[in-house]
Amino acid sequence: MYVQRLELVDFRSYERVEVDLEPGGSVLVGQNGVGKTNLIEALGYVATLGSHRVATDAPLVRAGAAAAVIRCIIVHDGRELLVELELVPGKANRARLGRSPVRRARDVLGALRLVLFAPEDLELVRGDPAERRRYLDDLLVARQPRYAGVRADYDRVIKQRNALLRTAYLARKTGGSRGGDLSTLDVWDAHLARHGAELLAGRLELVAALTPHVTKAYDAVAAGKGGASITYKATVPVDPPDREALEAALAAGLVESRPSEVERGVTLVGPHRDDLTLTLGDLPAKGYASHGECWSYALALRLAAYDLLRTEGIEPVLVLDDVFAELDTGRRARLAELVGGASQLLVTCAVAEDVPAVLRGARYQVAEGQVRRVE
Ligand SMILES: Nc1ncnc2c1ncn2[C@@H]1O[C@H](COP(=O)(O)OP(=O)(O)OP(=O)(O)O)[C@@H](O)[C@H]1O
Repeated sequence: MYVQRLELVDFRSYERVEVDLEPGGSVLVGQNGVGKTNLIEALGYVATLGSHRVATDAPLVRAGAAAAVIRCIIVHDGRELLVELELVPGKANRARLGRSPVRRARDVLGALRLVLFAPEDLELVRGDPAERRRYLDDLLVARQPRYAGVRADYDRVIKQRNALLRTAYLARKTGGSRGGDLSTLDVWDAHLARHGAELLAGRLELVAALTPHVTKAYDAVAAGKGGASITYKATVPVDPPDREALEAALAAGLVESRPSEVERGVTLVGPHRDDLTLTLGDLPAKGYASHGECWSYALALRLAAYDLLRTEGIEPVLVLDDVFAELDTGRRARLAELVGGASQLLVTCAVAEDVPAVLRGARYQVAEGQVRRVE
């Protein structure tokens, strides 16, 4: 799979830009702040319907414009597929796949399989559990796009259940002893257990498949100073990890936590509260690992995702944003060895010579709102 063409209209700093890309290695070179990351952020958006840098769409639309458009042509097994997304902050995205509009933007997920590593990924190791849940869920969708629907269903249930608990909480606060109407909570518990079990089963299966790839990738990135391992940390017992058992465990967990949930006005049980524990040797990476170790761990998580997809027959596009400047010569060479076989590798950098020569296929110069092929 590779991206053959990317067109942006009013996306970030670009009023209009068109870039023709090729399979194999490409380097996007330009000074700081010229818009290199903006280009790959657009590709990441097509793959995940989210930005790796911001949580809302507003900053993605060029200042002063009302909407942004991302259009790209993806080549997969020799066939071209056009994907178009229109981002209007505050409204649902509009999307087209091929020549036809699709009902929901999430129907485009799966069209572009992409693994992106960027400096922001340090947060995968040092940041909140939400960062790691997103990592898992994006990978779940890249492996099996039907999980986009599972995740959307679960998010909807959590939103509605939280709204119900919150309203009751506020009613109790303002109305003395009366607790608000919680008569439909049992129904929402059943929905949560059902959709939550499906998401949880998917994540557990993913973590089991991913773990050896993380250990291997960390060993490779950190030159033998290995010992990286990941474990899924859930709010309910997850053994056995099959859907029926997980649904029962979630249902039991909700019964047990009902008093605290009503007390606090929020849903405390379910995969939206889970985490992925990252360990290095016997210690958790978060709070213990050095800056360099965190960085290697974050890179290893992305490389493991890439490796897993490839072993399962999916050839994702690999994007490395500003990576090589951080590495010494030995590490650059090792990373080049790991990623050299990518069907398409896009690397951004300020200095082209920082990128090992074996990865420098085509070179694009990014400057003054335009992208020009120079080699
Ligand atoms: N919504 C927006 N409207 C207009 N300009 C924007 C918008 N969002 C970001 N920019 C501009 O885009 C530029 C940043 O682009 P980008 O992050 O792609 O830089 P970069 O080339 O990757 O830089 P570096 O090498 O420093 O990482 C900044 O100058 C910023 O002001």
